[in-house]
Amino acid sequence: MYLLIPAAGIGKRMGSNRNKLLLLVRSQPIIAWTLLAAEAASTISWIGIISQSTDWPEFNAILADLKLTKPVELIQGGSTRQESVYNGLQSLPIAAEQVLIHDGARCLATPDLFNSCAESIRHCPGLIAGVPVKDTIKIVDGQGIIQETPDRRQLWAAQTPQGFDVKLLKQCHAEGVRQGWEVTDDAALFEKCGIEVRIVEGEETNLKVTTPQDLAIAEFILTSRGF
Ligand SMILES: Nc1ccn([C@@H]2O[C@H](COP(=O)(O)OP(=O)(O)OP(=O)(O)O)[C@@H](O)[C@H]2O)c(=O)n1
Ligand SMILES: C[C@](O)(CO)[C@H](O)COP(=O)(O)O
Repeated sequence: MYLLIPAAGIGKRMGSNRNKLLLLVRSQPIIAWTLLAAEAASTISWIGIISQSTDWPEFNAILADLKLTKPVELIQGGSTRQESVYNGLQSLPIAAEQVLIHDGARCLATPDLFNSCAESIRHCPGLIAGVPVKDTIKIVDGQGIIQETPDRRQLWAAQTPQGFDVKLLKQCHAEGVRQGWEVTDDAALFEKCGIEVRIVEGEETNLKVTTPQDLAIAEFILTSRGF
């Protein structure tokens, strides 16, 4: 299975002065933990890291240190996650029929989760990992007034990996460019194009390292796993 890792963000919400994926958790850069999980997932055979070329010296140093057994390519990132994935899709080897996309910032996803997504994408056009929300969610207007309380039984928090048929995902991204759609994940493009996307049970610990608090939580989870 081909794996694209969007890793070209700047980490505004982290408040750091560099790509947050280069920050250390348990003495390893965040991106290194993501790569180690992909390396340990038996179904993953090729990895594309979508990143800003200014970060390539540091990414190359991390790769040299990790000595992964799988082929890894660095691909130029874009100015949004959507643009980065678009670039990644253009750089996939021609043989790629399905692809998993996994945020570099979700460094706690387990090899088992990669494997279950890789297995499931063989039987449907699109899927995402997700977990049922635990909170009561409110829809609030611009004045801070609650408009609605949606039925929690229908609400899932989206995660990655997200898996797709490559041909369909390329078509959905191209349609997104034509229509000017701005989305935060690839499943949203499938949804807008009316193509079914399945939910695969994700992992509660598969958080996206977004804020400084998430760094502390990631540190705690990795420690509890014995790292
Ligand atoms: N232009 C971009 C923006 C984001 N990403 C990647 O998409 C993933 C999810 O994005 P997010 O957590 O929002 O990362 P940042 O964009 O770096 O953070 P922020 O929104 O706080 O600036 C991350 O692995 C990030 O590196 C990307 O590849 N290209
Ligand atoms: C794809 C994603 O990780 C799903 O949770 C997420 O949507 C990407 O980043 P953002 O923080 O929502 O912008």
